[in-house]
Amino acid sequence: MIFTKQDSHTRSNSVFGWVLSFVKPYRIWVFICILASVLVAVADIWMGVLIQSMVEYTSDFDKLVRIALIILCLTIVGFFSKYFITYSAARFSARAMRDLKNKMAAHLEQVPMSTMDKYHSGDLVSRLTSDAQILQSFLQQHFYQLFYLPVVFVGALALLLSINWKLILFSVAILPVAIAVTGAMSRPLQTYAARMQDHLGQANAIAQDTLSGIHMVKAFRLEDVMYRKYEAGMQQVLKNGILAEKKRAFMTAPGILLFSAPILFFVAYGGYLIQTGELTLGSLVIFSYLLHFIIEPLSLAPVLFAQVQETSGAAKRLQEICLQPVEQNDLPAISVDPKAVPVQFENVTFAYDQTKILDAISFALPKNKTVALVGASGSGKSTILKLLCGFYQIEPGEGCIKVFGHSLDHWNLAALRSHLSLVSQDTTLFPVSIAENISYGRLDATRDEIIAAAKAANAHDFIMELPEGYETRVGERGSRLSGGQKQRIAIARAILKDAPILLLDEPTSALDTESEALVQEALENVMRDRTVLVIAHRLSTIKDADEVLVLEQGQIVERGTHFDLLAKGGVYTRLYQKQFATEEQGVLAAEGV
Ligand SMILES: Nc1ncnc2c1ncn2[C@@H]1O[C@H](COP(=O)(O)OP(=O)(O)OP(=O)(O)O)[C@@H](O)[C@H]1O
Repeated sequence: MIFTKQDSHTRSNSVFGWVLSFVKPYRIWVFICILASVLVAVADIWMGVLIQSMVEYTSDFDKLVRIALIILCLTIVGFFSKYFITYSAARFSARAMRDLKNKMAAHLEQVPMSTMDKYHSGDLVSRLTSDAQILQSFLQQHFYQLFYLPVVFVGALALLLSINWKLILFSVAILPVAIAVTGAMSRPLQTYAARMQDHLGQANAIAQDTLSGIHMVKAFRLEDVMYRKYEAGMQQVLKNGILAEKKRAFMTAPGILLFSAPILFFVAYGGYLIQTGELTLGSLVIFSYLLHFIIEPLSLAPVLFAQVQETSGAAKRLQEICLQPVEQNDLPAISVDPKAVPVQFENVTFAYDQTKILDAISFALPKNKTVALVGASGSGKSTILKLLCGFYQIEPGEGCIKVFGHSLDHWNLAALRSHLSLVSQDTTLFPVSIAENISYGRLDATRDEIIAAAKAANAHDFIMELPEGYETRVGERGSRLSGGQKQRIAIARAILKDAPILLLDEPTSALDTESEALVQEALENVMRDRTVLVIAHRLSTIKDADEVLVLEQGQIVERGTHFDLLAKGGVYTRLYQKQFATEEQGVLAAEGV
């Protein structure tokens, strides 16, 4: 089980190449957009030449009519080109972003849990929405400028130089200073924009936690606390947004002044050149028209540069996710020997980051046997289950987990998980119908099989009492069902999956006696004739287990049956006295013993 980079979009490590890989399939629209941008630029410059001719041929009516017709044609070409710039940019940017978001969503489902632990889901959603929006806006609204502005600039400059090089050089002499000043002033913009996005991600994470845990928020009266956290995050978003706008506004006034200076120089020096006879009035008219096409690209260059920076920041946040290695799912399927030992842990040591959680764990789970994990909270029980599911990777030399005799390193993880059924305490239901929720155990299950699984999980009766029966939608995370009902649906899903190995984290949350008995019976049904690794919280499960492993600080400190362990009078006995003795007395009392 090796986590690898295996994505066609990750061949290029540069953020530019990465974005390009999403745009590439729509290159025809990119080409149309670039072509239309160049056409608009050519039409704009050509218009200047025609204006000059008009001034020079005022006495030749025929020529004037011809020029007017060409101007009309150029206006029409300009109109359609502008239409195609907008249309093609919208087309390729929207499609590229759809692909990028789809790719990211699919990629996120494949990254290992260790990667998911590093990010908050709210932050990931923020990247998928807000950062992707920044990228799309750039492609849609500013991409064409990367082609239009240089072409129009070079065309206008060449024409102006050919008319009177002294006048143009004199007029634009101040522009390098203007570019340097506004460029330097725009630099902090990208820092503010990046901070804004970070704070937005954090605020979204808080909003998501608050809404998904709204019951707890209300029960503990945390509304104000959570609101204040969100408000503080949004305050930071606002603060950085205002700082960016302040900078932008501060840039605007000197920018306008600096970029207006060439016009002043042009009027003064151009007037002088006319007086000395070096320049005709017609040339002065075309000069004033074309000068705009020199000033505009230069004045927009720093703004465009800042936008490119901001967009590349957003693209980097998106690319960072897509560059995360994914789980190994392309290994060939392993043929399983049904006689092989289903699960073996051989000297497994594991640490999350640097903290050692499991220390040289070894045990075997034979076919159709039940091994129970018991131990204090934090002793590493859930981690054993997570490792067996391949959620985390064991470092080389830190032991080996074998499933049906094959090391997890050689398993295709999707195939591995098809042999495992996980019923965790934290029952995950999706906001779809009950039938669909159960069918996620086996997607091709028939209606009868779904109902049979629900019956075995003691869920059928309560489902039939719901207004829409199996078609009842369960709300977000099963919010319309009780704890016990949710657990029974999760058990029905596991029964339907019918995987040879069952991983069970017994529910600890207190259910009422009736519901508890129904869940317990359902669990017994799912455990029957299966190989089970169970994090046991009930004495009855522990007593029935073929082997009990007692964990303490990541080590198996005792093992044996419940009665062997009690006879030892060690860690298990102390645990039993602390956790289960009262339960046993309760049972005995109920049985009248
Ligand atoms: N994703 C994670 N990243 C870092 N540390 C973790 C992670 N998950 C668990 N831990 C830590 O690993 C230790 C063992 O956790 P684990 O969930 O395996 O314990 P447990 O025995 O199942 O506890 P409980 O009975 O309370 O569920 C704990 O100290 C916990 O804080």
